[in-house]
Amino acid sequence: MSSHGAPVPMKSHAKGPLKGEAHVPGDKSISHRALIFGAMAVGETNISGLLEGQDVLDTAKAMQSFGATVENLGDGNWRVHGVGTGGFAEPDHVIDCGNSGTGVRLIMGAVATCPISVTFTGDASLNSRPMARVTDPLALFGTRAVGRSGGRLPLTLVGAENPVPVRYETPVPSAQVKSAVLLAGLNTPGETVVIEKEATRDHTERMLAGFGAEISTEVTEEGRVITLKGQPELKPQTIVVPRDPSSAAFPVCAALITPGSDVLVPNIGLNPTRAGLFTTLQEMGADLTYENLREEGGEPVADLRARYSPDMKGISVPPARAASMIDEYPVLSVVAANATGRTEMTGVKELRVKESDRIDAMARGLRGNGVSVEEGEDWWAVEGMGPGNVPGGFTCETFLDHRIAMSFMCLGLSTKEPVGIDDSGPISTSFPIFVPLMTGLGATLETD
Ligand SMILES: O=C(O)C1=C[C@@H](OP(=O)(O)O)[C@@H](O)[C@H](O)C1
Ligand SMILES: C=C(OP(=O)(O)O)C(=O)O
Repeated sequence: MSSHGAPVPMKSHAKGPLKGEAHVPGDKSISHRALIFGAMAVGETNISGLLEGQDVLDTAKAMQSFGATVENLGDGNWRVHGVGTGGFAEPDHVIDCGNSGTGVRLIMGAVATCPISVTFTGDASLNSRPMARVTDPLALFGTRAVGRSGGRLPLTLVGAENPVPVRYETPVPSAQVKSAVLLAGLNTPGETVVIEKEATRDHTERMLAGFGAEISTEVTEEGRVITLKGQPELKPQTIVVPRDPSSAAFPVCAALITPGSDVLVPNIGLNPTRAGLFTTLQEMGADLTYENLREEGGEPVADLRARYSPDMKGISVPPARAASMIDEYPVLSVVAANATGRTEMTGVKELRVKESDRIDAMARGLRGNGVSVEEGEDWWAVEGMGPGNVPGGFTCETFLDHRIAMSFMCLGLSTKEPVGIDDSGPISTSFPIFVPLMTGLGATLETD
């Protein structure tokens, strides 16, 4: 079932090459944070290039429920009038975060140290994802969580009245957990410290510094030690959201496996905590180049050019790179199926707790389309069949997962027979213009 209506099956076919420019939407991680931090600042934050995907729209609605004013000015421009850290009012209704792990986990952090009670829910996918990874550290501040067994949504958070600062080492590599703890630390006196062994995306640290918080990161033997001074007055900002490298991954990978393709994907943020897929593709021998490499807002940005690459080889992706490409393994496995030799992906058990169990979802669909996949709890491996040799002809289950849906639509551009998906609805959570963008490049994507 689609999260927002009846399922919409879709098929993709190999046709001509993909050609042209792909202007992908704004970064999802940064869009959520722009709205939440804007709502916690005092005054008016202006955002341009906001991703208007369903996940982010659900976060915008939540911010309004807590008393912030959120205005859509059109063309990706939004204005948020914030209420200050600790200024959130108790909503009189349940907060529905839809399909979004980032939305619900960051918002739980933001309300955890406000003296209010809030009940959270989501769609069937979100309600099956683990939340104890956030409610456990929030309990250290004095926040109570009352919910279903196994730490699942729906759950109610009872905010700490007199929060105490915490020092917390994240047990899993997760920017959402790190961010939830830091957000709770904002409305807490004293210093909150988060330690992460493996670097995860650092948008919260960078953006909170931009909003005027005192936050520092020290790289030690323990890992990255992030220290936040509580109770700052966050200053409103003007935020230009960069384009999303996780969305860029789809036209890039589609071009690499579709004969004759040459696609330019302009203005993509290459923050090292996000760019692991592109390094991996280059190691496989992809014809993927960075043009016009520059710095914008303190971050590396480039135009990505991807051309058809029939000579790609399977590789072992180092586990240390996993966090920097965690959302990109599904589409990498599609490229791997078109490469020569085996691609091994290890240190990836977090893939099992995303919108779906992404190893299982991709393995089922790839196998159905004629590709051999092996898997264990923390790893999987795809036997490449060489360019254009995947048979196809199978309809894949997408399990309410946008990245699974888009990955299989890319696969179908390279297979002998069309590839189907049971539901394209979830694509709108992160990439609402995926279908027109891909068809504009020359792809054939058809609903029944
Ligand atoms: O903080 C974020 O914006 C995100 C963190 C990652 O999740 P985890 O923190 O669960 O790894 C990622 O998968 C998600 O798409 C966005
Ligand atoms: C895992 C993802 O998102 P979230 O955790 O926010 O649902 C994703 O976008 O791939």
